Amino acid sequence: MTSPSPDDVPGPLGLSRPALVVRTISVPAAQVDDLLGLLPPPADAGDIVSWVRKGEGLVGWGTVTTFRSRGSDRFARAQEWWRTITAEAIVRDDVDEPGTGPIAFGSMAYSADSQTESVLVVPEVVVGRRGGLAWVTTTTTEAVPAADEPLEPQPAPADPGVVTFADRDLTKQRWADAVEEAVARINGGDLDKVVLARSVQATAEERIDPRWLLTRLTQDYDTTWVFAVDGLVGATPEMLVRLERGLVTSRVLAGTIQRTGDDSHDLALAGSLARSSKDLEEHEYAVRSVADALTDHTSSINVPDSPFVLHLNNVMHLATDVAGVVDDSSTSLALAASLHPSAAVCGTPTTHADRVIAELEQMDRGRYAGPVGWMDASGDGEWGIALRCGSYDAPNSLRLYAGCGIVAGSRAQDEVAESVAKLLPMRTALGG
Ligand SMILES: C=C(O[C@@H]1C=C(C(=O)O)C=C[C@H]1O)C(=O)O
Repeated sequence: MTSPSPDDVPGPLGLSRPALVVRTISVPAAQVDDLLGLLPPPADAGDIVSWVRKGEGLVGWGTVTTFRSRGSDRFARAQEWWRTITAEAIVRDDVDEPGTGPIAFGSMAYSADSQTESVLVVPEVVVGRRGGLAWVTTTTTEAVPAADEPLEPQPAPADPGVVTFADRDLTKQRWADAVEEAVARINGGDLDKVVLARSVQATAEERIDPRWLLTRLTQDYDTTWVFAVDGLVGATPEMLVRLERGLVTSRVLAGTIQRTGDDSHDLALAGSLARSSKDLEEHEYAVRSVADALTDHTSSINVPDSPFVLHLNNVMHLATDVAGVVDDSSTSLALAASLHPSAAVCGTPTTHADRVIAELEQMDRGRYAGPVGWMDASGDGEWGIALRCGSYDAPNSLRLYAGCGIVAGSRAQDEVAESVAKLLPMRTALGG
């Protein structure tokens, strides 16, 4: 006979695993003015979670339980795990808003073939802020709820010292060759669009406190979602899917131009981006892939005719906000699974583009370009695409990623420059 695994040991309520005991209380919004400032210094980068934009969102710390999965059913297994533990949970929720009560943060691997695990984490403490509302959720596996968590500003993160950067899987030149090869295949009629990414290793003198990165990312890129889940940290401008009480929205980005820092010149560049047939084509593939995937789950869907230009500090993107009313019981994670990978990070047609990516990039994307975000017990949640990010592989080192959509009109050197611009948020946050 084998001894029972920790999961089989009966919990205090006689269930096969200890039930989650979850309590959400309302707190004065003034107490959570600075969400990121409440994060305690983590022993490990994976000990904190963040999903913050313009001072609103969610932060959390401590880990009550984690689920990890790999392969083509990674989304379905994560979904099933969450459904089971939330069905068993004992909940007292005084706020009852999206993001209150039981909550999991997640980060899913880009590829079914990835060696990297997808993960859902349930933190011990989550602090949320939205509009005038603020709340604290504590989760335990004890039969009694945790004591109220005092919310106090925490010591500031330390500087990681000098950071060095080095091309990782492919050198810039080899990556430029891969872009040229992709353009040749597109011109040969093999496929319409493919997104190719490259990676850079960042190594610091001292350990890199993820709060150091989050604080700086939020200052410089306040229109992005600044995230941290299980050691994946970044600032994404792209919302793959938000589900709130039956309304689904998605912000699709594709088509990029670098900013110069000169406002009037940048305005002229924004105009040329909005008229660029190469960028409009690249954008249209991405919007189509999202709209097609959402159509299967919605009774009505609104897709604007033309994109707007989203201004970030480093780049400008063509952007389209798609919205719809969900007419099935899909959770936000299930919707993310059906939208992933969109043509913003993969290409058109999807299966062919995925094969070209595996062949030409010569790296495992890990959780880069996969869905990252959170979900509550009702299935409402927000899942961005993990872009402008890095993944810890040691306390003082991260692997950074950036990718570019390649279409018939793409030029390798322009794409290299675009990837450099997309690496800038993480490089600057690191202090490079
Ligand atoms: C792939 C990335 O970004 C994606 C690709 C874009 C493009 O090619 O224009 C724009 C936004 C994102 O959808 C990245 O930042 O790594």
